[in-house]
Amino acid sequence: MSDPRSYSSLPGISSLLDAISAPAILMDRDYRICAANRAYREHFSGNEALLGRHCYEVSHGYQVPCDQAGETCPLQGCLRTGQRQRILHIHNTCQGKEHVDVELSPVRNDDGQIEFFVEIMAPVRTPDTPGSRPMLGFSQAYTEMLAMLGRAAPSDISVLLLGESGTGKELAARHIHQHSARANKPFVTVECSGLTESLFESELFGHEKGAFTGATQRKPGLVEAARGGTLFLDEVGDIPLAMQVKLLRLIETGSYRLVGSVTPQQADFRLVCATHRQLTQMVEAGTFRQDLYYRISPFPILLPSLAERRADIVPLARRLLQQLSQDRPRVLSAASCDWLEQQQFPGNIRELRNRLERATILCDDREIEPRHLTLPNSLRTTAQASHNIQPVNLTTGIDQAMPLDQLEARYLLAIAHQFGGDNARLAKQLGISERTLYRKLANARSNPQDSPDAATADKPSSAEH
Ligand SMILES: Nc1ncnc2c1ncn2[C@@H]1O[C@H](COP(=O)(O)OP(=O)(O)OP(=O)(O)O)[C@@H](O)[C@H]1O
Repeated sequence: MSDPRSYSSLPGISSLLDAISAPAILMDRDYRICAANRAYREHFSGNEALLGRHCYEVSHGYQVPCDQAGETCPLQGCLRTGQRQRILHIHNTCQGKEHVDVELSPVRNDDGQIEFFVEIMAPVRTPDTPGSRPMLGFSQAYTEMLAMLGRAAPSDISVLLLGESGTGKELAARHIHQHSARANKPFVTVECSGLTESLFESELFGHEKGAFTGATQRKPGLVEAARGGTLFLDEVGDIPLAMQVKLLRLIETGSYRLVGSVTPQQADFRLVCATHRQLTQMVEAGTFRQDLYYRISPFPILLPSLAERRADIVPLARRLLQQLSQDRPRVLSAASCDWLEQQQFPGNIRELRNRLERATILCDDREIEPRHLTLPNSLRTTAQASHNIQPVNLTTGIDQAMPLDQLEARYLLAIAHQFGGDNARLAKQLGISERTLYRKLANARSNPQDSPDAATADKPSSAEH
């Protein structure tokens, strides 16, 4: 079977693949496409001829197999292990570049040798719903994160989303919901920061008529509203200790009582939590219950900061601009693209969005220039202060001992600023992994006692969506 084109004439192969509703192809060991079903042709190739072409060329436009182009190749993985492989790739499709969940299974001959592969592809999309806009990103850090969301979504496992403010944790929570078996049921957000103990209970569990002054009728809580769907606890790290025990009981027993009632109710929700805080350190410090931490964190997913996915900044900025200036389309000049790619964006996508919104107001013409994006010096000083960037002077005040963790936090924030977001280079020079650096930086930014100015840090409004 040296000529892959001949496979098309093998009776039944194409109609066999047509039995699979998702896009699917048959490939040989030489990466050549031997057959493709109708769904694949419709979604991936349009009218282009396919048979005999290499999968890496059709899917990625590469001249060499994926593993030689810096990506993981499922075919190689399958040959190496003899096992089915699943991976998230970015493919060229009729709609442009798309994330595609690829599953590749070996097809063996009578001697048990792998001769062919069946590749089934599921494009990963985040629907544009009133509550959320589609997520965008093609960088490696983002793709790895999306792959983890895709793994977790179909199961009912509790997911903990970690990452700096504005990295898209709420959108990620919605993505999980939309790709779960509960997608047709409600997605309910509980904004945990700032809730008092009594409010927390009545918001979450609801109350009976007459439970307290003003409770003129029975009010169902958010747990009931989420019945069958997903309960998203945003800023779970902000729940005070006294309330953590109530949440723990709800998660452990799956039951709760309305305020003013003795009758237990059965809850039915999938739990997704998010926080920008370092929960493990809070557990060590005794401000977050360890038992609750283990309950909410069986599947933690770290969302990369914008500085860790610089390749996404310009595509994201273009998408955000489309959303922001629908009536009067704006474009980014080449200089603006360069400028954006060099920025830190401690407030991540939210900050990028704010900058662009401001630029659309300042720009009278069609093209946005860097001058529309930069902040005046006076504002920049405030913005910098609000992100805890403190000058570090290690030689003065030596008679006053500073706790080492505070010293480290201050040093990291200052040095990270000097490195302009190049965390890979900084981590290398500090002799730690990039991930450790990212964690330490996130902690330094979120830990108020490390910085006297932290109290001025903006808590962005949730009304931004
Ligand atoms: N991948 C993405 N593609 C496009 N827009 C995004 C993406 N991720 C986030 N956004 C946008 O960025 C803004 C912040 O996102 P989101 O509120 O989900 O962040 P967050 O991490 O939950 O922030 P916080 O911790 O402050 O609550 C929103 O306007 C959201 O629509």
